Amino acid sequence: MKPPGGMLALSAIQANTCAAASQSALARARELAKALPDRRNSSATSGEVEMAWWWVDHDALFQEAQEEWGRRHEALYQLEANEERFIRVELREAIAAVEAAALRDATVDESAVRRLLRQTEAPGVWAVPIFTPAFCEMVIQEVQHYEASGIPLRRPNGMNRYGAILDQLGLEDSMAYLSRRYLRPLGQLLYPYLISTGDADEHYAFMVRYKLGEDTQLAEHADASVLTLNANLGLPASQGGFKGGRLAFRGTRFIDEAPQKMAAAHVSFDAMEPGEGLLHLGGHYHAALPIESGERVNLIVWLHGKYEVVRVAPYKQEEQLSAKERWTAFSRERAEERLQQARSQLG
Ligand SMILES: O=C(O)CCC(=O)C(=O)O
Ligand SMILES: [Fe+2]
Repeated sequence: MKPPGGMLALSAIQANTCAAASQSALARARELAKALPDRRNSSATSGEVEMAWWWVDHDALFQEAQEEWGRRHEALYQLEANEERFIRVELREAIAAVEAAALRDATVDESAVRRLLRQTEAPGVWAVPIFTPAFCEMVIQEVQHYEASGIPLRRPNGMNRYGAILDQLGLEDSMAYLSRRYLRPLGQLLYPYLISTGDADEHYAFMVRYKLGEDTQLAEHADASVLTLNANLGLPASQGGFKGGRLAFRGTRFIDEAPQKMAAAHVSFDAMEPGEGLLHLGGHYHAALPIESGERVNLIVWLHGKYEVVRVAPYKQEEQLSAKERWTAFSRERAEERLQQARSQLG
């Protein structure tokens, strides 16, 4: 931020302001970090409103500070250009093939994609191999690198206190690509009665961390999303990683009659590979049970419509998307964006 106006008629107060402004953005961000309350004292519910304006007011400064500090893994910020390193080959190939078929053929066979989706112990919750081990490791390191800068890091959501909002780190474009090319059509395939055109176009991506002495569990809730990806980034117990931290799923809001009274079905994260993720409806009630040892780190993406609208009314059969529609949407949007870019370059 630069002081407005010329430098000729500086009053003493302006001179002080100038001295503060001449400090580097990183130094100013670190100074501001002192105003933050201790995370251990912050609330485990409704935390999204904590100092909300403070974060908005200083957003530009924190970005400038991050530019000074630098990134650790530049490739993470360009997921599209690096997806061979980051997205599991089986998923990439299956999706590229179904997209090509959808552009070419009248009817589309989705069975190769369906074969990658594993029904879990919880009805309606599916496991999918999504990220490579390198991606998992690099995301964890990237957040650690940001934390080491001393730049204030906003809590990931209203309930989790430890972790990071990935957009704050600058991963917005990467997460948008992941969401639009992969997660949105997968959600439309699994839950066509709730996810159609426009219902899952935007994302909110964050990382959560559990360990003894920090957050160890998460109370039951439904997400502010129509579709949620919850991917395991940590090593499973069999490889010396964390133990515990199962997810307990019950019913789904507005779909089941008494969703929170339904019996819980458990999904064990500590048996999942790093990079394997769960897909579930945002309205599916879930809780994270206590971690027993180690550190559990998850990457979570919430998808919703424009203005954060979350679809809750089921679509009738005849309103639901066809396979051809869901697998061509991304390339149609791409073509449209390119056209607009070309037009704006022409003036
Ligand atoms: O810890 C988990 O795996 C679940 C986290 C979660 O449900 C959330 O952040 O919304
Ligand atoms: Fe959640």
